[in-house]
Amino acid sequence: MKAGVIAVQGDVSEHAAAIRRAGEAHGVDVETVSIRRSGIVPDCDLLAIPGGESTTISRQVHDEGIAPEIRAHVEAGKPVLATCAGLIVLSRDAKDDRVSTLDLLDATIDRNAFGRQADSFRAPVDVVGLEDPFPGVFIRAPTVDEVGDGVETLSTWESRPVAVREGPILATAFHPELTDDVRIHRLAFFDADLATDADSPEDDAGEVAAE
Ligand SMILES: NC(=O)CC[C@H](N)C(=O)O
Repeated sequence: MKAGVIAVQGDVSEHAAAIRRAGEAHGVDVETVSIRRSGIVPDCDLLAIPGGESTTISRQVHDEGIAPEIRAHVEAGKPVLATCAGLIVLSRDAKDDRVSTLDLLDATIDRNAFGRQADSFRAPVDVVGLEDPFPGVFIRAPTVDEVGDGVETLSTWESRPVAVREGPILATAFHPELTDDVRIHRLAFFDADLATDADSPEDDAGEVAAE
């Protein structure tokens, strides 16, 4: 299986490592590839769009001709995990002219919603589909403002959606790739039902891989 990580900017290697570990947990051998130009996404089964700066990422995916390929990937029903800036880039509207969003996720976004007083913080968040809270790492994080009917909210923080799912897209305002916990990558890419899984992520990954 081939997984592409949009590598314009941001925490690319962390996503690649998390995807490989998530694959291992499901007995799937995943090859990861960094994407900086067009022509690679069509060969990918899975796609991650990392955090970083959504202005830069959105500009580059358009300039490099990657944007229509991401659209085709989603329209083909292939999984995408988008984190933080990735969430902003996929949204319908980031309410900021500097971000040319792809309008693949029926949601509007508040960029930097948590404001300067709390640019970054960690907090455990409950996520639909996970038994135990997920260690949320929020870095100048956005929140989801309005969502369309087809969007499921998987997690909220202070009453605001911070993880959503629509079709093949799972998008988070926080950064699962910056933790050792690969449950979000497993949910996004391997359609795992981890809701009844009470083990710690590490133990859990080891056990499943050993089966
Ligand atoms: N950690 C992040 O990805 C921050 C995203 C940033 N707030 C933006 O608008 O692009």
